[in-house]
Amino acid sequence: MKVFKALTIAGSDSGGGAGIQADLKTFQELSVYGMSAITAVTAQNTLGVQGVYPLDPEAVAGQLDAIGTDLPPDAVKTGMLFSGDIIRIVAEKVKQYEWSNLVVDPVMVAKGGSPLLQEEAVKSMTAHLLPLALVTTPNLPEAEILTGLHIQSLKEREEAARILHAMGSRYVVLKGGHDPLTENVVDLLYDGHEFIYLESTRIKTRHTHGTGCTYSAALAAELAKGKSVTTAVETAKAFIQAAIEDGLNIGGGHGPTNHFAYMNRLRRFGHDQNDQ
Ligand SMILES: Nc1ncnc2c1ncn2[C@@H]1O[C@H](COP(=O)(O)OP(=O)(O)OP(=O)(O)O)[C@@H](O)[C@H]1O
Ligand SMILES: Cc1ncc(CO)c(N)n1
Repeated sequence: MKVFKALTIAGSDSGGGAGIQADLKTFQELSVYGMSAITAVTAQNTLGVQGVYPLDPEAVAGQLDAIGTDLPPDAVKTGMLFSGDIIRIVAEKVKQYEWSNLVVDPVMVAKGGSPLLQEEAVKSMTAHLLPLALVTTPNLPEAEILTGLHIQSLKEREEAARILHAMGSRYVVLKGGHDPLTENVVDLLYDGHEFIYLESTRIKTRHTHGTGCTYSAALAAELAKGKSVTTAVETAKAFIQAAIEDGLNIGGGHGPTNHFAYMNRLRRFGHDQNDQ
């Protein structure tokens, strides 16, 4: 049996709901062997981020070399990268090892507002990493910072997606979780030719810690299995919808999404997603 491998390059969330921990749980649920390169350690729980401890860029490079020389991943995702220096090292290693199935989740701030990316690193993200991305998955505030646009209408979302595509990302998923105005959550997928809208019911819950990480990890896992971007985006959307619906009421603040929910439902309906 072929073993599909996915790598997450991201920060550690001690509370286990976002970052590396969310990514590895998601890979595992989707039957993909998970590997990690940690960029920063955060002291974090459902109440917020209490500390951020970035790793030396050399430590990030060392982890990527260890993986690149022995365990070539079938897909790679990036999450919290924290600094321009780390972004440059990651971009260099992605090129060196020719990791073409790259999902860039341009993480900037945690839900409570704590910065997870230094302001001056945004330029490195657009200059060095987006041109290497197969897919980038910004939320609305991240898309505004990356493009400089103020995004309100659907037309402006399409314009932002066009700009991100022109920056080099072959596909763009503009996530709509942060849009306070719409009853449904609308994500926009753009491949450089057409716009596909993925709409789902907005779940009213405060247990949304780690939604973005879990979503991009599910996308990377499906790409690792050889799925097309469109199919991988659809599965990732179903995965996150189930994970938010069954969100976990643990801790005193924003609880994490439920990484078991999607596969539990499929098992209940008597088929394994990996048979499809
Ligand atoms: N309340 C909700 N109900 C249904 N789907 C949601 C909800 N909130 C987010 N999503 C979905 O979850 C995915 C992640 O979107 P979101 O905009 O929350 O990402 P994010 O802001 O990057 O997450 P994070 O804050 O964890 O970094 C998207 O597919 C989005 O449509
Ligand atoms: C480590 C980490 N990465 C990403 C996010 C964004 O949800 C977070 N809160 N923590």
